Amino acid sequence: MMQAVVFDLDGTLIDSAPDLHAAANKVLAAEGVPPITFAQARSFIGHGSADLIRKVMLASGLGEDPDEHARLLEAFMVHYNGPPALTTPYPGVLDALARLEGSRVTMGLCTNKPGGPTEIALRHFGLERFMRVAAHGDTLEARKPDPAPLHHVFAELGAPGGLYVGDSEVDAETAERAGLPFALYTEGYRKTPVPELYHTYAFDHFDALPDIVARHFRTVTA
Ligand SMILES: O=C(O)COP(=O)(O)O
Ligand SMILES: [Mg+2]
Repeated sequence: MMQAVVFDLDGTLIDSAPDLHAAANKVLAAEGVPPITFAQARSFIGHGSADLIRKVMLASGLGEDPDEHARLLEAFMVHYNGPPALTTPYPGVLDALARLEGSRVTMGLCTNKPGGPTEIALRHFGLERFMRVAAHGDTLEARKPDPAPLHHVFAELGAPGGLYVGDSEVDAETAERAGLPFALYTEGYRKTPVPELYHTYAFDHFDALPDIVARHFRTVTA
């Protein structure tokens, strides 16, 4: 049986909040608007860049006008498009993925982040080579927490299902709606206490993930 594991990106494999925060504040600075705090930016991550800019506008008293939103989103994408300067992979991520690959686990990515910065980040951090399939925020019309993108990635991997790994309320809801087991990385951007989030497994360091995956697939094939 194929062992397929699909990962979320922001808050799960990479800590991208510092770059998202910086890019959002560049947009605001160009408008002559005071910066938002890091905690605000971090709390706005999860539903993709268009939603992040919508929340930045609301928090900064810039309203909800769709044309203004389109203009500021375009400006944001210009700033959030270079090599990630402040982003880092979470501790142990690369080792864990290498160990999973060594145990013949097939891996994919399912993020709400737009395609351009997703590809840049995957390449920059050497994550690309592990991901057989990578769906981003614009791959389908639907985005997480709609389960469609997650089903799409497992289907493209040729797996009937598998384990989804993510960090946030959005990921937990996606997995639950998809009817799939979920490993929650507790050190990402979630705001809800762990016991209140749907999850099958929870872990706070990637060193623990290969054993969780091995145990999971032993259980489902037993
Ligand atoms: O960019 C976002 O808002 C969320 O991205 P993620 O789906 O990889 O967490
Ligand atoms: Mg995430």
